Amino acid sequence: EGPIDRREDVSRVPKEPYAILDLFEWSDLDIEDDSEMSELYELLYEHYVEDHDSTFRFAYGKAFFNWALKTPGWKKQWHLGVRVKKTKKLVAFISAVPATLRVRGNTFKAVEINFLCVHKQLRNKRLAPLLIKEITRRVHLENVWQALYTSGTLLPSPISTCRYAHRPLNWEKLCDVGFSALPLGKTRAQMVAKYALPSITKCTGLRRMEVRDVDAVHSLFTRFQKRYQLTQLFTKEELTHLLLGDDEEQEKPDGEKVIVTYVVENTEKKITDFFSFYVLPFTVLNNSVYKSLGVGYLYYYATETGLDKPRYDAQATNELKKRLENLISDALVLAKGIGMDVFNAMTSQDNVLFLEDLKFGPGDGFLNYYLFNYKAFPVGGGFDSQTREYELEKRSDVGVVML
Ligand SMILES: Cc1c(C(=O)c2nccn2C)oc2cccc(OCCCNCc3cccnc3)c12
Repeated sequence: EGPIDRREDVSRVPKEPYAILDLFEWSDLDIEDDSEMSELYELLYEHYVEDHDSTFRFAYGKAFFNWALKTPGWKKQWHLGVRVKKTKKLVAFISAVPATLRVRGNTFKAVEINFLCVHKQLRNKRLAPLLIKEITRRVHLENVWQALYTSGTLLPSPISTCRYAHRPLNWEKLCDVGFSALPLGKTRAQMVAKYALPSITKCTGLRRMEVRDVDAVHSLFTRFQKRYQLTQLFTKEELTHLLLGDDEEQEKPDGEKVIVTYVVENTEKKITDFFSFYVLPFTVLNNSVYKSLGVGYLYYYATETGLDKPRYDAQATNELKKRLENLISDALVLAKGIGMDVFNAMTSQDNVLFLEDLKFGPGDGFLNYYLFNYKAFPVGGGFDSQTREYELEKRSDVGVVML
């Protein structure tokens, strides 16, 4: 396992941007400028990924981009746009943010590539491959030679594939927008009752994470992450940004946040667990009643439970399963409390331990993880790709959660 092309020589990297169709020009987006952030928001709002039958489109907001694209060490030249020369209209985008990755025993500097988007009317003009080539050149110039990216579509050789799972919070709205269907022989009332949740959380000592918790959460999370084979390593500064957001985000009430993180503080004032979820709505396309869908995505979590035993020890697994059910059940309560209609999770991490008992339904989407310029044996994604059943024993070895 390891890098494929080991030449890694910055002096050999072309100093000039690659040639682009004469109609267009490269443009480094300045997302600290509100008007340029609005251009990015509008481009993706109209032209980013939809589900396969174009019922929903991701609706990343400006606060989300501030969170996802301004992680510590971010670079303006890695927020790469394409404009129409004549009109300066933004018609394409791709981003890279720095990340330290670990694949089994190897740790290396990399970037995470995300938000590749080409205007609908400019598809099939080979702009996407050119964006990838140019962002790769800009990343190479900073002496970084590996990248991690995900895609719903199948490309050559994913290192792992995880399956989507959804936990309805507002089943009637999901049914009315065409996401959930009424099963034969069931009534709407029965489905609403099936997904009913308590209005308050149940974990003793549960509270919002604060900056003062960073050292304890960082230590717990770093130890917890060792169980996975594909993880991102975080500095305290990176973890603060990813779990709490910037100062402005930290001031917001839960209902206006992009990232929501809670800790469990026990009676000895020790942090024994944490969980987090990010908020990323969908635009509902062509529906006269609903314009958007509130979606929460399970993000990172960790717990002391079972940490002192081998991962596959039967008793440790059972204790972990029970603990995660209680923690994530509280995440569902909190997500519903801030107006989410559905709570999404992958089969990554140890999620298959609670997906069924917490009434997550299997999704029809899959997320493939790819490493650029790094050869690695496959990493288990938490489900069997033949039977599509969850791997309840093995669970997943994927610790990275992509936005
Ligand atoms: C997307 C997504 C959806 C949906 O499409 C969805 N939920 C409710 C209604 N719909 C249509 O459901 C998920 C469950 C787990 C993780 C997920 O996503 C994981 C992170 C995805 N971000 C990476 C990405 C971005 C664009 C395309 N593919 C992947 C998703």
